[in-house]
Amino acid sequence: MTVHTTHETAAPLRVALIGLGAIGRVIAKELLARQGEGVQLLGALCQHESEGAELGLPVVTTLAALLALQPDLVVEAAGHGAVKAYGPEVLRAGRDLLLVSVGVLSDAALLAELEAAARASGRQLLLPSGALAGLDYLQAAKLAGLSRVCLRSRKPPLAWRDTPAELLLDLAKLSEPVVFFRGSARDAARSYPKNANVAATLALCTLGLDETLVELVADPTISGNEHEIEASGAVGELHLTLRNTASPDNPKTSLVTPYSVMRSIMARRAVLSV
Ligand SMILES: NC(=O)C1=CN([C@@H]2O[C@H](COP(=O)(O)OP(=O)(O)OC[C@H]3O[C@@H](n4cnc5c(N)ncnc54)[C@H](OP(=O)(O)O)[C@@H]3O)[C@@H](O)[C@H]2O)C=CC1
Ligand SMILES: O=C([O-])CC(=O)C(=O)O
Repeated sequence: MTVHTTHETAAPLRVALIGLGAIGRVIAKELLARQGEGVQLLGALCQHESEGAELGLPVVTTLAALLALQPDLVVEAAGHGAVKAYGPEVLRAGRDLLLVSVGVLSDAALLAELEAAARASGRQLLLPSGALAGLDYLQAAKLAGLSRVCLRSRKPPLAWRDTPAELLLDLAKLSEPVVFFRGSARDAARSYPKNANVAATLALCTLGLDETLVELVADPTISGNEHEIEASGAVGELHLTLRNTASPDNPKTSLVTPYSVMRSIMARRAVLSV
């Protein structure tokens, strides 16, 4: 629970965004609507300067220009490539970094580089719950000992277009759900960078990228994105099913994702935060 009463005396949190796609655009609109509530959106790093025009948001096209805006927090919502290109430099420059594209942390060398950069500058690498839920319980359960954690992600065929699933299935002709991937969270996140970030988030909160099990399902009977978590350990069991509405702008992405980022951002200035 985060109660969005902010510390009026604290300086507003200065936020900069990377990416103005399905997720970044919602975050930008929400932040712009909440200026004065302890947060201030400074601008966004995009591939084209014209992208922020409709929002009235300053857009820059280089990381140096984004860092020159002096953000406290940089929020990435642009994909694995952007994290590789900019992530370590953001932390080295002494800014906190919130990653939406969590699956890129399946690259062990990049994760080590980001952690080293955060340690050296005394800043934080932050991960939102994204399209998932239950991570608070699971992190508590991990302290007592977890024995098994599985994620099953179901999405409609449309959401698996332009992914390796197309080599395994005829997506246009599916008439029933098909499990086309079974493996580790690391392999899922690496092979499906726009669809299985949740696998990495769950794994990093629980048994790790190699021990957390993942199934990916193409399901022609659903319209949104569904995630089922099953976990067991010393404190009990968790069975959780999420039936997420898809973003109207990107069928791969659950609509809740940018709001989970908003929750994480607002929590940094909240008086009461859980
Ligand atoms: N943690 C989670 O639960 C979830 C994480 N995700 C992750 O979030 C990412 C974004 O999702 P979504 O917004 O739906 O995707 P979109 O494709 O709608 O938007 C991505 C945006 O980032 C831009 N972009 C790409 N590379 C760069 C770059 N180097 N610098 C600046 N901008 C860049 C793209 O521009 P252009 O189109 O011009 O290339 C596009 O506008 C996904 O790739 C996925 O990795 C998604 C869903 C859930
Ligand atoms: O938004 C979702 O449902 C999950 C997703 O795309 C991801 O984790 O990459």
